[in-house]
Amino acid sequence: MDEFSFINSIKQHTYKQPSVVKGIGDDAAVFRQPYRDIITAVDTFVEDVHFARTTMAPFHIGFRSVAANVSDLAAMGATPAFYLVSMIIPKTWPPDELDEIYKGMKKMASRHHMDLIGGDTVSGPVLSVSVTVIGYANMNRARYRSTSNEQDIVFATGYLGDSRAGFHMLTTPGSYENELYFYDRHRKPLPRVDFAVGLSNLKRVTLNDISDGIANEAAEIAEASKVDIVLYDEQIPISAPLGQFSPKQQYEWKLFGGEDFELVGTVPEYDWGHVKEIAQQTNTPLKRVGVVERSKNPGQHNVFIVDRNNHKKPLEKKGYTHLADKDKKE
Ligand SMILES: Nc1ncnc2c1ncn2[C@@H]1O[C@H](COP(=O)(O)OP(=O)(O)OP(=O)(O)O)[C@@H](O)[C@H]1O
Ligand SMILES: Cc1ncc(C[n+]2csc(CCOP(=O)(O)O)c2C)c(N)n1
Ligand SMILES: [Mg+2]
Ligand SMILES: [Mg+2]
Ligand SMILES: [Mg+2]
Repeated sequence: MDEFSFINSIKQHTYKQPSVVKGIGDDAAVFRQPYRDIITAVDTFVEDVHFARTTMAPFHIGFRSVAANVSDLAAMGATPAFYLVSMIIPKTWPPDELDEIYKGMKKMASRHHMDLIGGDTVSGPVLSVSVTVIGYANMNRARYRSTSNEQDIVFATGYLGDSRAGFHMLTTPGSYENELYFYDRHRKPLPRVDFAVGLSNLKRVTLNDISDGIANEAAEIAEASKVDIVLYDEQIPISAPLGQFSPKQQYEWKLFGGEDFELVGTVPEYDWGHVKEIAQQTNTPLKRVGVVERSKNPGQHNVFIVDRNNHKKPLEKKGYTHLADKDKKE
């Protein structure tokens, strides 16, 4: 299939979002917008970095690449509306597998009534999928990492470490329980859009999505808000079947595993009841996992973990790094 018939094959013939003026078919897309804030983000997925032929089928590559981006919209409290897809495709990729990637993207996108309004297609050495998402929030209701205050409650949605466990099962031969549950958590994450958008009546709530482990995402909040964050080891939510792994694996995966696309956030104590209500209404598992504190050293904003013996220690910033850290010894 040539580039043009490929584009034709992925083009939507109707659009769900009424604001579309021009979708696929010109030099760029156009949508019209009164009185709302527009939120946009892009994340890229590369073969053998974010997925491998052994960990994901083409359908999953599509599903997950859109899901991870929708998760960034959720972390902003935004309602998803559009996506654009830039693909680098090896000449060896069979067309029916490309089709499957788009089916996966469409499956995730249609959960949130999103329209595909553009993209780009080129050939290259490895498969790379770059998705740009666009969403809306009511004016001044986008959620930032920088709005935490001391005494806020720290919370997390869902169960952490499952995606890392799924990756382990897909790449390390062995006998495991609940394999399908963990595969799905790795390959078909479901971002917490309903919960995040449900919080839109709150004046102040801080959100960040967990693409790279709660330790790193909490550190981003601490830094942006100029506060310390204290997490309680025993409160970090894990699923029952994660219990089949060693305590060391559970600890590493729930804190540093990443790719769960859950949310971590903070909210003033007086709004905690409301947050719990929205979690219930949106079927979102929700756990209080810590507290925000004033930074001990001005200029240093850290995350601490309190263990079951009430021992508090700094939590390392450890996750997946794409570029080598020049300051770190190998
Ligand atoms: N190459 C780049 N050029 C311009 N801005 C960038 C680039 N890379 C990241 N950013 C910006 O840096 C900020 C943080 O991006 P980052 O990718 O770390 O967030 P994230 O998407 O939440 O994390 P993850 O990529 O792990 O899901 C965002 O504002 C993003 O737009
Ligand atoms: C084949 C394969 N190898 C390794 C991993 C693990 N992995 C890749 S990127 C990432 C963090 C988030 O990245 P980003 O910052 O780009 O969102 C993690 C934990 C995987 N999923 N598949
Ligand atoms: Mg990113
Ligand atoms: Mg994010
Ligand atoms: Mg992201």
